Amino acid sequence: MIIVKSKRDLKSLIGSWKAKGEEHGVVMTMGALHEGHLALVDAANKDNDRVIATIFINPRQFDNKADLETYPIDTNEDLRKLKASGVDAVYLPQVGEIYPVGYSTTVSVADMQDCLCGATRPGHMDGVTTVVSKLLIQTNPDRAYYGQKDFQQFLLIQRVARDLDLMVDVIGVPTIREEDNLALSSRNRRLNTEQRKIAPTLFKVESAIADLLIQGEAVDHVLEWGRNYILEAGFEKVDYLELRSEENLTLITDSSSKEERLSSRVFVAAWMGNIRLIDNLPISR
Ligand SMILES: Nc1ncnc2c1ncn2[C@@H]1O[C@H](COP(=O)(O)OP(=O)(O)OP(=O)(O)O)[C@@H](O)[C@H]1O
Ligand SMILES: CC(C)(CO)[C@@H](O)C(=O)[O-]
Ligand code: BAL
Repeated sequence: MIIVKSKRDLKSLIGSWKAKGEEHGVVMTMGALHEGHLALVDAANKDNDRVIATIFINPRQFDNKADLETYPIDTNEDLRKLKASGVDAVYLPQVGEIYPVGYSTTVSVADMQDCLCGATRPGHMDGVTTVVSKLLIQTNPDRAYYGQKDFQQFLLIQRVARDLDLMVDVIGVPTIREEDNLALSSRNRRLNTEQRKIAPTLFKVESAIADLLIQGEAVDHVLEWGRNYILEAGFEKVDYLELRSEENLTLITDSSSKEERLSSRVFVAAWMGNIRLIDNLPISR
């Protein structure tokens, strides 16, 4: 496995793959890798001749200084896992490689931003679409893989690739979960024993909401029940618990058609202490 730290070395590595007619996929991460990331690598391994992973904690997407400062870092272990998963190369840029002095361009999608994490984490989505655009240009892949756990992020990246003609297939990989259905996340490492027990409540509520909607219960009613259940279980704050379309994140309400309700997703973000967890689930599974 080749480790690349500069965009110059990256360009010559990618050039050598292209010269041989080899297709490559990219898996972008912020490190502290778990089985969710490795599912993206597995998907990329299946579709491509070569796979490159990136590890870069992007300061521009953190709307909260403490969150950035406490973001888990475990690079040696990450490299071991990537090698064992059959990744060909890892790009490990320093901040200056991505944002040189004087850097002043933001990539911002005008649609699908004013809701969910776009609304509750000011600047976050622009930080993501900017860094992802840079990493897509630098790694120049045939395919790029993102987790559906971060569903709004996935839709925004698809839109960037389409709007900017980046000529890359943006592929969404289903969420990998623990045995108790907690969605894997690097931030789970920060949960204490008590918080870890409470965390699967998010999935429990999402799947109950899906069942209730399928049985014909009203949207407003089940969302209110779900919000109260999450707070009573021990979460301190719910940023959102909403039903939205999978295509464009349109809000689904009691006035939406039955078909719209059943083809939507339930999205949740909630806090325990200073840890914010997110999840989402399709209503018809
Ligand atoms: N449980 C999961 N299943 C599938 N993909 C995942 C999962 N968790 C993260 N990913 C995907 O891995 C990629 C890198 O994510 P990232 O490095 O931010 O990890 P993370 O676990 O989402 O961390 P965070 O704590 O920041 O949410 C993203 O495309 C993300 O959607
Ligand atoms: C896509 C990403 C690597 C961009 O920093 C990040 O938002 C993430 O890990 O989901
Ligand atoms: N996985 C999304 C990255 C973030 O929360 O900043």
